Amino acid sequence: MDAVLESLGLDQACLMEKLEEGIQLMAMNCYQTSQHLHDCTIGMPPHSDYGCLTILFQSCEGLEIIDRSNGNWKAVPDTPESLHVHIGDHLEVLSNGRYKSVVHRVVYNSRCRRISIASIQGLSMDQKVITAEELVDEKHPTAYKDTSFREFLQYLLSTTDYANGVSYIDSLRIFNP
Ligand SMILES: O=C(O)CCC(=O)C(=O)O
Ligand SMILES: [Fe+2]
Repeated sequence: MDAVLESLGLDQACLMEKLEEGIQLMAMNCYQTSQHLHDCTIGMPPHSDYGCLTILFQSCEGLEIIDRSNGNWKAVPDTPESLHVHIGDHLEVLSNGRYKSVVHRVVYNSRCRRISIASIQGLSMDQKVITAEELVDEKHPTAYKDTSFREFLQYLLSTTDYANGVSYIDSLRIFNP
């Protein structure tokens, strides 16, 4: 996280403090294998993760990320004993879009039962994530509404689109002329 903030030229000691007091969500997912499933059956629909960073372990291949340059899905290779780190929606808001949250999905792996463990680091329930004012100027007006974890949960309860692959970050975009 320090490296990301440094790359943005931000001294966000107070963000680091808020993160330390924030929420860590652990999601453990198990994707059974079956002869009725094939390698392009969707196990988890496309989404980006709420939070600053996600640290993810996968037991075998199945995770795919979207290549923003052409819209194609790319498999994340199964590299033994490695963890994947994803940028989440918080960092896209904070960085005013300099960093983009990673849109990902999971497809079934017909060769093995797949287990993944995702740890999502975010701010506490009512702590607002706000675009850093250092990254806002005439050429780069604020491009996202601020948000909190509670607002994200309210969004989840109010929509069925999330399960169909609609990203929460899209609901935060401000369309500047
Ligand atoms: O199973 C995976 O590899 C991804 C899980 C995931 O995206 C999530 O829990 O948010
Ligand atoms: Fe995810």
